[in-house]
Amino acid sequence: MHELDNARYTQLETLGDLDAIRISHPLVEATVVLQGAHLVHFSPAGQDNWLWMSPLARFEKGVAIRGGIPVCWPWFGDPARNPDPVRSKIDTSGAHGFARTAIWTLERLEELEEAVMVTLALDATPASASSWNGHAHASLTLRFSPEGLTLALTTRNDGKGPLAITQALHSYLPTTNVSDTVIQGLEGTRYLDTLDGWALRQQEGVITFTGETDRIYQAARDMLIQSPHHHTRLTSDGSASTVVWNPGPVKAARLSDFPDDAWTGMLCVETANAADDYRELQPGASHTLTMTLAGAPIG
Ligand SMILES: O=P(O)(O)OC[C@H]1O[C@H](O)[C@H](O)[C@@H](O)[C@@H]1O
Repeated sequence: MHELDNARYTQLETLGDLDAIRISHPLVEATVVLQGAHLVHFSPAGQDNWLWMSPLARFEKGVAIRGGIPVCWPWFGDPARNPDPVRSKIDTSGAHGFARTAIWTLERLEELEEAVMVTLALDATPASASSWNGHAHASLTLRFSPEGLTLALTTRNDGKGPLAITQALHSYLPTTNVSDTVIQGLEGTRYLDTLDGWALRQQEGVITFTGETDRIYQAARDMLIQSPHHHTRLTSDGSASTVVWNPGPVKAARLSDFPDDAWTGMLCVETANAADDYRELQPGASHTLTMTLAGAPIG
């Protein structure tokens, strides 16, 4: 852990059974768990966590953490629902890839006066990931500043043939009431409604939540997520798909590590390369998926 030797604001800590990097900078607080490169806390000094964390989240080896920002990689969602070039490399029925339960290594730490940057990396080979027949290097750079946070996930194809992936930066956001929460920005775009046989639909007006919602929008635009007491601006790069999810009461009751009534207090807006927006990389080529969350004034 030599990257932490000269660190002023950053230290290693343990959350349950897992190692985490904790940043306590005068301007920002953040906690990243090495398992999954999973951000579980971000806040500008004096503010509450910008991310929703389940009160039942477990910090155990091999268990995906419920809340924060899971990194879904090198596939998103149900393998059976992935495009052929992605699915052909997967040898499991498990959703969202193995990166979220793999141990990432700290590659770089930069502490500036106005921001902190952390890079975590994961090497995936058929030998290290038994459920996947690919060879790739993933690195996630997280940048924390008082204005917000940016996550940039770069995939490099280290294999000898083309590599197709799907992925998502699966942000869980808190709200005081999901029924009073609105997402602006995807008006007029098309989405796959996974709850209605993956039917292709058109978004009329802003997005609101009236029950279980699980959609893959075929667009990635600047969005304003308006919850009653907090507005967040989400911008992205390297993406042409956005997942919007709320489990609603029925799915919440069977979801792991999730209180039955917690669906009213959270939503997920996921910057993705999902469904037809899969990315194919030639040997040696890279692709970066970037998401920025920034505070926005209410009014
Ligand atoms: O329970 P998980 O594997 O963490 O998945 C949680 C959710 O992730 C995404 O948002 C999917 O679109 C949902 O269908 C899924 O329920």
